Amino acid sequence: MSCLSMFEDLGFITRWRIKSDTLVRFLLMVKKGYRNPPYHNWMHAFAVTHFCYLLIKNLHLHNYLEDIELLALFVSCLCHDIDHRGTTNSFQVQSQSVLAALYSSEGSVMERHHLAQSMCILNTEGSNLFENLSSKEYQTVLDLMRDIILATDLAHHLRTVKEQEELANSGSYNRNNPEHKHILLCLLMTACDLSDQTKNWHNTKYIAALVYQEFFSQGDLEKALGKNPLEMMDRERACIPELQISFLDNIAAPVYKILAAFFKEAQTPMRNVEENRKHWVHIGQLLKRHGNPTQAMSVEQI
Ligand SMILES: Cc1nc2ccc(C(=O)N[C@]34C[C@H]5C[C@H](C[C@H](C5)C3)C4)cc2n2c(-c3ccccc3Cl)nnc12
Ligand SMILES: [Mg+2]
Ligand SMILES: [Zn+2]
Repeated sequence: MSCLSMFEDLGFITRWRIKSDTLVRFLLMVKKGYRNPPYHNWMHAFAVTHFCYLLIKNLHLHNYLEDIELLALFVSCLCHDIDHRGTTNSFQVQSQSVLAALYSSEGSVMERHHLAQSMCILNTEGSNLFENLSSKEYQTVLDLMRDIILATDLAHHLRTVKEQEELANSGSYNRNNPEHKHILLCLLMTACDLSDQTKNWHNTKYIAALVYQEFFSQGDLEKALGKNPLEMMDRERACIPELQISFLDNIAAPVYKILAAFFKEAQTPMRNVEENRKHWVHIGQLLKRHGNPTQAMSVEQI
């Protein structure tokens, strides 16, 4: 229901002549397309989509992007992690999964699968959200969804964050420049994907517990496969406060700093990430004082 009202409130239903039964079927198919790992489930997809709705409303994105680009961004948020198994791209390759067999030559294995699943839903009679778009619009929105969903691979993000920063600091964003719009869309998608870090500490702490439940389960699987997991996947070695401080410093905080450089209305999310970092520093100190510094903190203890 909340997704329906967001589509309605954003004016997408009239603008793109979306039939309500098609929209309902599409939303139900997307929701059903998510599995139930601790973090990468429908709740994550909804939270990401809702943040996108807030960005569109509060950053007045229609002044920066075309209508069809906003539609593609919003629908990509809904679909961007569909059929996630709670394991990473490198785990697909390590475990020689079917998805790795399909996509490992191109990289971004999981993201290509999320895209493929989304295309299947759109190609299914009765749930094709874009059925009333012109063929040119149809091709454009699918091309945009491809770029946007593939941009959710953090390894891809880390390769493009420099140009996002340069564009933001140049102050010369030009909405008629396709490259500028592509760079902005990728930044916005990552900002939505990481948006749990921009909310209150209670939420941030809870989300970290879910993410590390996924990571540690993967680490257990990797050990069972005789592989050595990354420290952040290893429940024996991981120190969550330390790992989260470096995730915020190296990945999350820069995203919202750049977003705030583009949009003056985006100060709050950036400040909240800084606030959450302080909480992790405090937790880290408590852990040092009351437990041995290398003692892995159980997710329940967070
Ligand atoms: C709270 C929180 N912590 C997170 C800590 C770490 C990582 C993470 O993927 N790190 C990297 C670190 C280097 C360079 C690249 C590729 C790999 C090697 C793995 C990234 C993600 C985290 N993350 C996400 C998230 C966002 C998008 C996709 C998947 C996930 Cl899990 N959403 N929330 C969180
Ligand atoms: Mg993803
Ligand atoms: Zn995601």
